[in-house]
Amino acid sequence: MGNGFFNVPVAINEPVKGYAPGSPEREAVLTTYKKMYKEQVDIPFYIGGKEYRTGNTVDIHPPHDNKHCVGKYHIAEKEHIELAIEKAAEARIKWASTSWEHRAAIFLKAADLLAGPFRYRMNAATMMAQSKNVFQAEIDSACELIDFLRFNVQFMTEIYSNQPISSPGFWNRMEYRPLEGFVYAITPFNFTAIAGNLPAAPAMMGNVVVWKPAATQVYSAYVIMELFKAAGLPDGVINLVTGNSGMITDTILANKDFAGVHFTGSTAVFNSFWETIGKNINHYKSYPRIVGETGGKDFIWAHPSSNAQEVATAISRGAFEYQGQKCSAASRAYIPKSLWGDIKKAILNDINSFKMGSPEDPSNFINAVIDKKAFTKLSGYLDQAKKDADADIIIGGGYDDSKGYFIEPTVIVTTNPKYTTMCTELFGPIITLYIYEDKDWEAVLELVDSTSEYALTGAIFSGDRYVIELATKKLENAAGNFYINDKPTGAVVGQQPFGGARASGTNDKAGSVWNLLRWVNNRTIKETFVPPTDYRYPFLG
Ligand SMILES: NC(=O)c1ccc[n+]([C@@H]2O[C@H](COP(=O)([O-])OP(=O)(O)OC[C@H]3O[C@@H](n4cnc5c(N)ncnc54)[C@H](O)[C@@H]3O)[C@@H](O)[C@H]2O)c1
Ligand SMILES: N[C@@H](CCC=O)C(=O)O
Repeated sequence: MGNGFFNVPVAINEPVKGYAPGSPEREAVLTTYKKMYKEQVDIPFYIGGKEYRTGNTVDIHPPHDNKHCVGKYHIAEKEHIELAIEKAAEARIKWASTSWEHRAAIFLKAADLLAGPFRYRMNAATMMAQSKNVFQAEIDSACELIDFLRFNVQFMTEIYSNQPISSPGFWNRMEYRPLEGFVYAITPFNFTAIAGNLPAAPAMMGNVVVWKPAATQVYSAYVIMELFKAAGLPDGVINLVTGNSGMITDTILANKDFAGVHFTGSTAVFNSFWETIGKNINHYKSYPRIVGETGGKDFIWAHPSSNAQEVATAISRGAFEYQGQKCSAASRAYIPKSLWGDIKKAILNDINSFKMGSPEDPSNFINAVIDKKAFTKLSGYLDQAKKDADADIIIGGGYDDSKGYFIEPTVIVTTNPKYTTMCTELFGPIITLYIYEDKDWEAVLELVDSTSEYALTGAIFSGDRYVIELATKKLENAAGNFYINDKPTGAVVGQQPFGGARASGTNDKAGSVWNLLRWVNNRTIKETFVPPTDYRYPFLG
């Protein structure tokens, strides 16, 4: 550290821009989007700060216009992954001993660049290649990523300033060393902010990183890499590799210097990582940190005392924003019979007013699902629900991939609380409702708790404080992010630290001190000022 105990700028959440018709931000983002739509970007991967292009490429298609191509990215070979690990190790020599305030300054600069000159490019990339409407892109790829960067810098200093006490004659110090090796960051398609945070958080704490983004998020990953470079991140601290996930992961997890994985994605993939790490355990220099935020089957439970319109709005936003492709999206709901008429009317009203199409038209609330695989999976569940006697599709159910991967926002009502779409994570714009007899509300809480293997987010609605307290206790382990009278999505960094337990992950809460603590390996230092010179206890004379 330099000569001073420095305070960092106090983190505040980045204000969300409105993108109202005629506003300068709307004009700016749409102009950028249209320009990028016509370009053919040639995205390299980055090792040791150098751009690599193998010529073995994958075309990038907007999900809402799947025959249109906006560029390509290059597939890395095994030798590139080995090189990335080598370059990370080289970069570690200087980076791990760089003073924290200089590491912090880089990420604070990245936050300011994203709040300013990178904002519209990042949002447009996310709108175009991940099919997010402008509001969803703004809260994710601009605001949440900025918040991750600024708040994590603040949390970093809170960690560093946490020091042990010292008795007279000694000075005890706690040093928060980076891990001895490199961190593997592996990121999902659905949040640009998560893609940026997973490599940035360990890097901020002095670690070096090999980062593999999801194939369907490579476009905005490329903009993130450009952002970090513009902020002055030294070469080799974060190495971005693209290509075959199995090969990349196997190569990385087999390396003796692998020191930790920072994962967000599906439960099955995370479990496979854990198994491989277990099998390789004798091979590593240290015990790797395993941090993974995974799937969800998030719920809304409404008590007869709740407000029907509030519940309906939570369903309309919580289940359908970003086509239900949020790990936090409401995908099962439990509704009391007495409120069902009013709730149904309000949801049908909302969904009938949704417009679906390209994000280029900001009035489209619903855009496309991410790719053919998701489209096929979701349309399969819809076809099945049309046949099943215990499921009734009350709105939606249609799909069409002639232009883009469009799935209609769908509400299934089931008479079977364990119906497949009440239990399985679908990750699309489909919610299943179970209508219960009002008198059974307490028993239904047991159902909520036991129906799914996940425990990510959940929301309860009630106007009765005793009921709220009881439900909060009964559902103690059912959600890592628990909402009272609100939708279960839209956690804000610094306000609702995010992560779930059970099959939803290690619950290390992205964008918090608890997460950053996983990327340091503490050393306790005791310094004695006047060391003893005689071994005898005082009473031994
Ligand atoms: N809990 C959270 O905070 C959170 C946040 C966002 C997304 N998610 C979850 O992520 C999932 C959706 O994202 P996704 O579709 O990108 O997830 P995914 O599991 O398919 O992919 C995540 C990452 O793992 C890689 N991957 C996929 N298969 C692999 C394999 N066999 N070996 C090695 N790597 C592999 C992908 O390329 C990607 O980089 C959902 O389950 C969602 O709930 C969770
Ligand atoms: N943190 C986000 C979800 C991230 C997962 O996809 C939310 O709270 O809605």
